[in-house]
Amino acid sequence: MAPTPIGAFEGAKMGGYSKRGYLTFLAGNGDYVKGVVGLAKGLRKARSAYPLVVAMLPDVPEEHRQLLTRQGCICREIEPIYPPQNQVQFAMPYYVINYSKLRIWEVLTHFTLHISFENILSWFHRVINERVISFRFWNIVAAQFEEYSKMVYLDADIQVFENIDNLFDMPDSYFYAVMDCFCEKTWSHTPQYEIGYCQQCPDRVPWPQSEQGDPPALYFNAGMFVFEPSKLTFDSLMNRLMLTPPTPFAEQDFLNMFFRKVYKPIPLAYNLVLAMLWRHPENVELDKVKVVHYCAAGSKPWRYTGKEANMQREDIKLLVQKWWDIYDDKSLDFNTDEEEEEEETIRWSSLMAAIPAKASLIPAPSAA
Ligand SMILES: O=c1ccn([C@@H]2O[C@H](COP(=O)(O)OP(=O)(O)O)[C@@H](O)[C@H]2O)c(=O)[nH]1
Ligand SMILES: OC[C@H]1O[C@H](O[C@@H]2[C@@H](O)[C@H](O)[C@@H](O)[C@H](O)[C@@H]2O)[C@H](O)[C@@H](O)[C@H]1O
Repeated sequence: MAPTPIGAFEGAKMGGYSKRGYLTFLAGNGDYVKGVVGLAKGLRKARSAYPLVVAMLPDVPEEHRQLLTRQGCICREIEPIYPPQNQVQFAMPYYVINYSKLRIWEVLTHFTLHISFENILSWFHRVINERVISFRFWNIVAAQFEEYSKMVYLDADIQVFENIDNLFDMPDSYFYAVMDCFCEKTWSHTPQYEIGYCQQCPDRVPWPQSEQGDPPALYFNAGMFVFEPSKLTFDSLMNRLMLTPPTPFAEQDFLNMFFRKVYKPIPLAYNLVLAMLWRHPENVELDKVKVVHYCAAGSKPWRYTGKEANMQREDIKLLVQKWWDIYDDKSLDFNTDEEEEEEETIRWSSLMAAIPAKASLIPAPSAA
């Protein structure tokens, strides 16, 4: 079997996490878990350097959790978040569960064991030179809490076809996401849809400033964004949420309102909302697209029937097949146990080989 490309999940396996990670959200016992498996394998194929964390609601069944763990994902159960009591008609009835996505701002901490190489050497030094066998395990193991300082959130109906690790290197303290499109029927409740205005082509039907005042602020699709987890931000989000009447696009509308002053648009290549293919083809260079968001009705690859509007398009059929090519690719599965053990053995033997043969060559530990 071809070795799994070095990438995020190797880091996870070694127990060493960077302070960065990809993050997705999973709710319920339905088929979105297939989306997460596909995303995990896509990130691996793109040789991403960071782990995939899955923030999941308590209703995700154990078998789905085990499936995702076997695919190298880091599963984190989160508490649901519900909007204030309301009668709003969400654009899609199930959008109410997407408010729980807001939980991801709570600092994601996990307990990791970092085995210090220096401490192992000093332990061997004492054993060989001072004939002292010290099993003070805590001497060679430093337990360390670590939190994720920057994360890239990706909906489970997204696939990453090319490496996007560069997003983590963008300047801190901003909220990065791709602009959405207002032209689909799901926007029929808005003035911009009524007018025919869309931020993707503001000159096609100009915003009637004299009658309607300023055009809507730049608005992002909340299926993919770069953010910095922070308990402070989370508390502020929750306080504001309780004061904000829900709207049709649920947490997406709320996030756009909350982050509007620090929102920075990034190129469409990082989140191709499929409707862009028929609403604004002039803005799409398909061969440059790195991330595809299967959010158009009927486009979820694992449910694709081709019956809904636009689903018989050649580009849609190609993108759905590309998703399946990754999902079905066994070489992209996370290492099996025996391969993992073999790799662990190789790692330890190369570590031991690095230790000088003679005690005298072992550097005396630096004076405390
Ligand atoms: O039953 C569901 C519905 C949604 N989701 C999560 O919520 C995200 C947003 O929902 P969806 O993708 O349906 O929204 P869209 O972008 O298609 O409007 C999904 O990608 C999943 O990550 C989920 O886990 N289970
Ligand atoms: O809960 C609101 C959702 O709003 C967004 O989905 C919409 C939005 O993109 C519209 O612009 C499209 O027309 C529509 O197809 C699509 O479903 C996010 O992708 C999703 O994660 C989630 O936040």
